[in-house]
Amino acid sequence: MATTCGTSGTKLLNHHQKGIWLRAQTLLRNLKAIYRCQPGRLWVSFSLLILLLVSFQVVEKLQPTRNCRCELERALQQTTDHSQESPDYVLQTHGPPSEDDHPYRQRKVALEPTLTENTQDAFQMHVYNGQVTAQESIPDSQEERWAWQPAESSDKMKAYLSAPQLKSQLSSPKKATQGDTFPGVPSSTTTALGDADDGILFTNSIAMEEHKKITSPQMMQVTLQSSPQLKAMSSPPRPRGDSLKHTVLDTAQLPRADDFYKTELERGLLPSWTETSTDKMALGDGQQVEDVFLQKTCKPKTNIVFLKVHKSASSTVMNVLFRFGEMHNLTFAFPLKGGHQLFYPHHFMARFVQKVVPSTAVYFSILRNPVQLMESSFVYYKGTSAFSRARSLEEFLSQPYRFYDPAASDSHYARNLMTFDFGFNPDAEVTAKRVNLMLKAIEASFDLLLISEYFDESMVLLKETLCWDLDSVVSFPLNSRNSSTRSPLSSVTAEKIKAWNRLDWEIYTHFNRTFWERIERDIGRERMRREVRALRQRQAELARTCLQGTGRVGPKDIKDSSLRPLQYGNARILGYNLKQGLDEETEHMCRRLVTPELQYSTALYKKQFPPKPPQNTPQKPVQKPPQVAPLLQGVQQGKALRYRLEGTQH
Ligand SMILES: Nc1ncnc2c1ncn2[C@@H]1O[C@H](COP(=O)(O)OS(=O)(=O)O)[C@@H](OP(=O)(O)O)[C@H]1O
Repeated sequence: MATTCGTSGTKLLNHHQKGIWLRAQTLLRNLKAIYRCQPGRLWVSFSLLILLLVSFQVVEKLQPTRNCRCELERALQQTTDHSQESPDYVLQTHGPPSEDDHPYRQRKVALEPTLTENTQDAFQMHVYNGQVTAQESIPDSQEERWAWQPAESSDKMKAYLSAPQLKSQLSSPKKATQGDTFPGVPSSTTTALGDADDGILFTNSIAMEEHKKITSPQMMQVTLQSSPQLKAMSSPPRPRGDSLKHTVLDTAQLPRADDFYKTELERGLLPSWTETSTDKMALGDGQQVEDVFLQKTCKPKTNIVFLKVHKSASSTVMNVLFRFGEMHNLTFAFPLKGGHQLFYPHHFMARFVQKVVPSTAVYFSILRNPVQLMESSFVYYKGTSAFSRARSLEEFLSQPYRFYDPAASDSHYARNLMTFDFGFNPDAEVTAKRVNLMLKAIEASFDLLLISEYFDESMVLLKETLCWDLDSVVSFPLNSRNSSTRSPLSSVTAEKIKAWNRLDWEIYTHFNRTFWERIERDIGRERMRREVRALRQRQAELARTCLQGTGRVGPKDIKDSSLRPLQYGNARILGYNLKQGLDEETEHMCRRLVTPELQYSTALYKKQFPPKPPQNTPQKPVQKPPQVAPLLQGVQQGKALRYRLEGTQH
């Protein structure tokens, strides 16, 4: 009743309410008087406008933050200097030109498809104020491999960002200029995101590697795999011999594996796997080794998107994916006509991938310490415009802008290569906000970030995430340089590399930390130690079974030319010789393990897309496709992808 409008309502009001009512009427009369004159009307309109704006602000503040993928995607698009085009362009255009001139843009901000209103958690950031630096020694011994420990977090501070905030904070990127200093950037951030779900019908893996004719040997490729059935992978035989040796890098204040494994803190297993027993197994030399038997309670994931980050052991990861896909008869998404790149180094279009990959796909990538990454890329990309005139990495770093032109089309090889591969502007001004948002975006997009320095731990984590078995992630290191093309770096040079690649450094230190946190959380130290040991044993066994001599050999010593890796820049890339006299099945298995990436992807492409028969051959009558069971739907989608790729690119 009290809400009644009009004068009659006043009869029912008490004395206090009457006073208010009278005051309101007076105010209204005054407003009317003001409104009658021109300046008064202007004043009222202006006041109403202000009121409206303030209301919007208040309403926006009261809204729960939402992870709108489109907003985030747009926000991230603005972190590059190449973002003028609408992402839809790629999907809608009918006839994009060739790979070389089409401005495809990379942006994979797929974001978990399952994220809904609750995904404001994705923007909940724990900002660590602790300082993180690295040491640059490169230990080779087995013990030193474990000489890392997870960095201690300190002074956590929570920050919540809404999508519009993300957007505004990522806009207007500035180019770094000579003599730029880097303002205090929090050393890292962490965010908890949900794990990918399973129940995937087919595999998609996306990999990028550029393969530029003169300036760059790299390629970018997208593979989509389709899996009607999953076969158990046979365990390799167990021959004798020394275990494979990997070069593992060390960093003083970065996570140290030995300390990580020291305590018996084991917080639990991944729900997808149950450890049922451990067994002692005698090797021929009497050595007792522990083998871990795991009973699978999950379904292997076969929808996978892998973002290739250059010079980060990505070729080895690709080999793992290729073998798994081939063995399980999955479908790969390749560039049309068997190329190796999808418009790299133009930015990759997230939506392009998302069109052909189920939303349940697991997205993962791999990172490397930027110090070693740059030492590697300086040799490998020596022909690029920034590096070609510098006599040494030290000379380049002493005056980078003498050699480095941010506008050059191949400049990304020389600075923040990881940042670039993730789709961000490598020359952006380094601010705490930008770094945080970049990390958030990567976390929102990727289910898993591996660390190449801890390749074995990474493989264990990968097989856990994908619910694969240990044999599926055994590999030999590919694309390694020989020692004569490696240069030891002084600590001064290492510091310069970190400063020059500050965005990469932030990405690396952050995900290095979350990598170990995840291991501790999902696997536990003891179990990780056992799994890594088992993995190395398998690698050693395979090396003894498959390889001639002690392992890697220089390019000139590779007898089978089809196993010779691409030689590029000043790098001498090592390869392998297979043992003679292997039986057919073993030879096939071993050959796949050491086949370089380019040769392997070409072979898979040919297998997947056999050449069309000559036109005058009578065509078989087209049969109506049978009704497909759910597991076969992936194959159907795989074919759809092929048509789509063809339709999109020509
Ligand atoms: N298993 C494993 N563990 C650790 N490190 C490894 C492994 N496999 C390859 N590598 C090293 O990764 C470097 C090559 O990286 P990519 O394959 O990504 O290079 S490329 O971008 O495809 O050219 C290359 O580094 P450099 O030798 O320093 O150049 C490889 O030695």
